[in-house]
Amino acid sequence: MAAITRLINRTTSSSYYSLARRCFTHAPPPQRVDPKQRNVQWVFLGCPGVGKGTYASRLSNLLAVPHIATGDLVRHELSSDGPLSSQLSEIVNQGKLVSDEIIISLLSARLASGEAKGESGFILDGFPRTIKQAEILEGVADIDLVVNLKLREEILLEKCLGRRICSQCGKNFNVASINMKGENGRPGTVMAPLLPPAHCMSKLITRSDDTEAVVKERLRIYNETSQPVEEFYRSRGKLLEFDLPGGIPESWPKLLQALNLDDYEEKRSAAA
Ligand SMILES: Nc1ncnc2c1ncn2[C@@H]1O[C@H](COP(=O)(O)OP(=O)(O)O)[C@@H](O)[C@H]1O
Repeated sequence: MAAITRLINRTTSSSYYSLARRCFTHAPPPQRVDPKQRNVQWVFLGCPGVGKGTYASRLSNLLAVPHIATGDLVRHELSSDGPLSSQLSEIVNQGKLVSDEIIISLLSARLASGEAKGESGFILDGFPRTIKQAEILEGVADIDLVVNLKLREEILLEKCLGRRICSQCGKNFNVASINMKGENGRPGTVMAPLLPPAHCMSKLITRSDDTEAVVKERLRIYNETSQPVEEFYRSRGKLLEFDLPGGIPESWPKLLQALNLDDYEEKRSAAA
């Protein structure tokens, strides 16, 4: 982790690309920690609305590693009234990507504060989203696995429009009730809404970038800019493709199986 934070920090100056290039060509390679001696270093990829946050957060609880979502870092910065706030709000509300420089600076600060608290390993959600981000990450960390979550595009839009957050407890819910018929040999998909408890009901808010026009733009940008990142990891043999079969009750056990974690909790409690 120390090497990651140090190197990512070195890439955040104004001449960031030339520095990044120098890091990777002339500097000694960062010290790599034997994967057996550290926690997992995983990445979650997938279109807006696919459920990266939901599954990355569940796995982070199971594996006791931090779930680091760059979208959350951006929203935190947005709400902080800091110097970047107004610049970021314009970009995010148009569904565009924040610059690699800003996103790496936010991620770097998050990793540094985690490291100071003794965190090791991570599940990254929403990063990398460009080939440049993937190359920078590859220069500083050994990613063990990249999980690519997939859902049909019509469902993604409905899921984004149904997303709600409790303004008090911060938990995420979804009021969309999905019932897509199967077609062309593809099975249908049923996803029940994830409704909030009564005490959150009156405090629900919608993300300002979850409007139909902005979600469509985010999907377009994902296909254009972020999908090549899938190929980046596929060609390195690190990509696990996972088609979500339905809502959380159907998908979670299957995801654990695909990750060879289906008996993880039993093994962990047996070893304790
Ligand atoms: N890795 C990244 N690179 C550039 N911009 C990012 C990145 N991660 C998050 N953002 C910005 O934050 C917004 C929200 O991100 P996120 O919560 O991950 O949304 P989504 O639901 O589209 O997956 C993005 O639309 C983008 O503007």
